[in-house]
Amino acid sequence: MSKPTTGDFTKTAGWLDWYTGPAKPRFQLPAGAVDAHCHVFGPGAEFPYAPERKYTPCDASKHELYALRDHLGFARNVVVQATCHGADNRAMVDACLSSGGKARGVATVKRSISDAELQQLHDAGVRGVRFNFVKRLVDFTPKDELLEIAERIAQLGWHVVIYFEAVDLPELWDFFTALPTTVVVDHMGRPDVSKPIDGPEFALFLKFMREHPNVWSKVSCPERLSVTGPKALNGEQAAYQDVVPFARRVVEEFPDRVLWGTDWPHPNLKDHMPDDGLLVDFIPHIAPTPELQQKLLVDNPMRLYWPDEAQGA
Ligand SMILES: O=C(O)/C=C(\CC(=O)C(=O)O)C(=O)O
Repeated sequence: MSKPTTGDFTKTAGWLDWYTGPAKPRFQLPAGAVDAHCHVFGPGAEFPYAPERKYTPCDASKHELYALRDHLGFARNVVVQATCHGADNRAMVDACLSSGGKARGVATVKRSISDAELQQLHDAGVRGVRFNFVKRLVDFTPKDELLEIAERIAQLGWHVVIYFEAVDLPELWDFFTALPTTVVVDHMGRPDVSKPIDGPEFALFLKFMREHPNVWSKVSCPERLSVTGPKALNGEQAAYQDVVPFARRVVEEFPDRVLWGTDWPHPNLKDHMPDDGLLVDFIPHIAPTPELQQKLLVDNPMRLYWPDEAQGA
């Protein structure tokens, strides 16, 4: 049954709703695992979608997110502001505030935000801002404006999350390497996994991480990057094999700077909606040892989002 969009909204044509009744993962997540990339959408009647949005999703509430967290075996979430809410962070903030300390947030802000408003976001659990360069999702924001925001949030100890497509990395390189904070790349900079892993495009991404120890990467979203599948559906235990070498390379070379997230509720997928339980079963393919899994799922996200509670803090 189709999921609703409440309020005065109509879902984008062809919108795929998130998966109902995901499998229980076979892979047992380590204790304290963090889903470090997920979103909430609305509900539209309570938290309206932004006028400047490029898509209108089905609602995906904090209650549904936290039910999924518990079902999959995660302990915590990092809720990333999605572009359908623009710079109106209320839905994400509400999710953080009602999580009992189990969620942190990544916000979208404009240069007009006041210091008091930034502090309020911090108090709610926000620890980063997201700069989005994916052209189908956002209008262009001048780089001097973003740099000004980065310099302000650096003082709060926050980081910058960047979302871009692999072909755009050369053009964005100088801006990214000028950022004064920890920089977290969404979904490995969206490599084209039909190209060779040792080709120039992915080599540039690895060089970006190698030469800049402040750069981290989420090794998430195989369902978005995969060309040949197989899809995480119908019990598939070896999903998205074409993405595995890319993600595994990043995990093995930079074990202390990687994060993983479900990306629930998977905005803008066109082909299929994955079973989130089977997505969790993808993790041991890219982080094959208990040590790598512990860093990817617990130690790294705790260091970035809950430093006071991290092991050795
Ligand atoms: O969920 C993601 O990471 C990816 C998105 C959506 C998004 O980022 C947003 O709307 O802010 C995408 O590629 O459409």
